[in-house]
Amino acid sequence: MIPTSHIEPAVMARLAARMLLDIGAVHFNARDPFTHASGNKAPTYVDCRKLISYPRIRATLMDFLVAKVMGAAGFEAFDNIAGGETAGIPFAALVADRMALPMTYVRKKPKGYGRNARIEGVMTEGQRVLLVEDMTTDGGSKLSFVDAIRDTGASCAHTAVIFYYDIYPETVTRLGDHGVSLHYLCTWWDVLAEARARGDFDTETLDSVEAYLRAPKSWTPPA
Ligand SMILES: O=P(O)(O)OC[C@H]1O[C@H](OP(=O)(O)OP(=O)(O)O)[C@H](O)[C@@H]1O
Ligand SMILES: O=C(O)c1cc(=O)[nH]c(=O)[nH]1
Repeated sequence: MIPTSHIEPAVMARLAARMLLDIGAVHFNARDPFTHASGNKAPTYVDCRKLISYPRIRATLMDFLVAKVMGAAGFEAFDNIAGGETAGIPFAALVADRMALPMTYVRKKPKGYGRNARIEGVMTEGQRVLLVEDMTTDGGSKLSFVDAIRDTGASCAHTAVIFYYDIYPETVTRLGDHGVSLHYLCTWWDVLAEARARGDFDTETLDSVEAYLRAPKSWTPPA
């Protein structure tokens, strides 16, 4: 079914944050930091991959995402929904189903054998592609996926994610300079607000996470 009900973005953001917390997708570890796709070390990790195991939650989030993207980009703006390897693939399938559009996926690198492809499925010249991913931090992976899509002669001017870090001011400009608009459901600020309101985690943990989020480039693990 194509979702047509339009909920306020602020409500979607708070509900999405609640769902991520409910399923234990939000991880903090300052002493043994996580390495992100960018190579940066961080005390935070949001594992949106867990969402696929929760049918009610994933269905609600995908309804939200489709409504949000169509509201911003247009109701007839796309011909093909592409998922980014790997976490983006299941969400792209769910979005493609809702929008009644073909689905493809993009590999991080050419396969190395067989067709040596980066795009799997059928993507044709001139198609307007929506890149679907689980989340974005600094946007680096999105640029690579978008370039692979454009190499086919298709266009890609929009990417949609569930979660956006919103801590590096250059992420949106970096994507914008590449001709890509970012659509997302919630950010760290929604998760932090929800976690404080519910009393998830202790205040000291949330304060130290907030300190990282406010100055990620100067963050170092505690001695
Ligand atoms: O670089 P950004 O655009 O900010 O997004 C961060 C990327 O990190 C994660 O993928 P990861 O490289 O961990 O691979 P996976 O999807 O195979 O787990 C996530 O799925 C994004 O693709
Ligand atoms: O930037 C990343 O690689 C990244 C960060 C994060 O919190 N979660 C994730 O899956 N990837």
